[in-house]
Amino acid sequence: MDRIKIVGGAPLNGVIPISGAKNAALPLMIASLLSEDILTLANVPRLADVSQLARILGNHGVDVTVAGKRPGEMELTGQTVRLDARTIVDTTAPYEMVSKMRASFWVIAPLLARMGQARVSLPGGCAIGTRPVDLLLMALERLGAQIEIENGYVVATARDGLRGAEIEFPKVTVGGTHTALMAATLAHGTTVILNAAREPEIVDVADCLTKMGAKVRGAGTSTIEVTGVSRLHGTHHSVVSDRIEAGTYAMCVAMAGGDVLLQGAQPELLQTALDVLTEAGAEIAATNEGIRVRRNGHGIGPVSVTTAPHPGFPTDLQAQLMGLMTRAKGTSRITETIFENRFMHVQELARLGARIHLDGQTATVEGVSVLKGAPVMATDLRASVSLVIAGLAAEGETTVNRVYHLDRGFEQLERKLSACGAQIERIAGER
Ligand SMILES: CC(=O)N[C@H]1[C@@H](OP(=O)(O)OP(=O)(O)OC[C@H]2O[C@@H](n3ccc(=O)[nH]c3=O)[C@H](O)[C@@H]2O)O[C@H](CO)[C@@H](O)[C@@H]1O
Ligand SMILES: C=C(OP(=O)(O)O)C(=O)O
Repeated sequence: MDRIKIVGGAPLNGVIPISGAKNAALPLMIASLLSEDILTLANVPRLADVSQLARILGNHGVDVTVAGKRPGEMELTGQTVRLDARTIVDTTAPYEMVSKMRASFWVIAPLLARMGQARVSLPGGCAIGTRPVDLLLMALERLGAQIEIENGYVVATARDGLRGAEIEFPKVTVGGTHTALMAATLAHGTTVILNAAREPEIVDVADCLTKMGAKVRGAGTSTIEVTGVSRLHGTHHSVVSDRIEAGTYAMCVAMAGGDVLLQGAQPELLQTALDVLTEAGAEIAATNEGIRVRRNGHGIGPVSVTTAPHPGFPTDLQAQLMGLMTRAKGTSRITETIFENRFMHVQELARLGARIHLDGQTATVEGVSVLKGAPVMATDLRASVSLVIAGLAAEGETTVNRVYHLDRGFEQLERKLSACGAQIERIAGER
């Protein structure tokens, strides 16, 4: 298995191109199942999750082809993926495939809406929490689907098609909102989704569906209205930029010091996180090209943050913020409200000398003046990158093991950081 080696202490200066968002690319690829035509997606990040989803869609009969390597480019800027879902050969998503990636469960919605049936393995828990799918199933039932659980599979049927309905989520769920939105596009009549997630990736998917002929209003607000149509056509869509990747690199710069342009980042998509970084002492400026992040001279100040659905502080940046706060001049408090077990990074950060006390869902981080490099273990995607952030400021060498977690969600991380002066390299493991 590959490892990432970092020697801390180098400031970051230069340009980091921000990739297309994993959390938009995955549902967009899944949305291809809705159409008997071709969906072409540009700015798709080269990530393990994208490759895995391509295999899952291939199993359903989607012809997935990749183009778009521009000559001379460092391969940092994404790819163009063509998805031809004209023929669906199989409506089952098997355990071996779904268990590797939670978002793949969402195929249930377009398969059911278009084919009237789907058999999808339950995804199971993961390192950050139990992650049930009850609300996704509730949404499909509201649209008239019959749902049975058989041998670990969700068997969903709607022989006469789905019917528009009111779906009110008791808590905000991104996956639930994607599922309801996709399923409703081909339902008879109008669906109203209440307490919908407002994440920018929902908006991106809704924009693409609209280009495919869907009738969607209100995406980005907590009420989304969808009027079903009989079929969707193909389109070309470019994946929105990754606000979590942008926030992560902004925290890398805040940690290491320096001056970096996050090229292509859209500040309006991560305003809360940028405000927190400003409070912590980073200088943030929106430019025509993206977001410029600087920290020179003065230290990092402590902050108190509680994660919340968009537009609140994202849970997907919680671990990274904790990595940054390990070096703050003072005590920070970070409360996680979305996932019950998203603190796996705490014990690994402690190996570098971080002082973090956990009490229920709140971590109290007492900033230290020195971190010291050590071997550490990645436990999940965002936890892994929090270790990279800490490693950028730690004295000596930090080795992050189990890099496959990082490869799920960060395109060319070590190349992007080393191009800005970080001493970071990938050490290839035995295959
Ligand atoms: C691929 C993708 O986009 N993943 C993101 C998505 O995950 P995902 O869509 O899985 O997260 P949700 O927004 O659905 O989860 C929010 C909360 O609702 C709970 N819940 C969810 C569904 C359900 O049926 N029942 C239930 O109780 C979850 O356990 C969690 O506590 O949103 C999360 C919250 O912003 C992000 O951290 C993930 O990066
Ligand atoms: C938790 C994440 O992803 P997923 O929902 O795919 O596990 C994430 O992107 O941080």
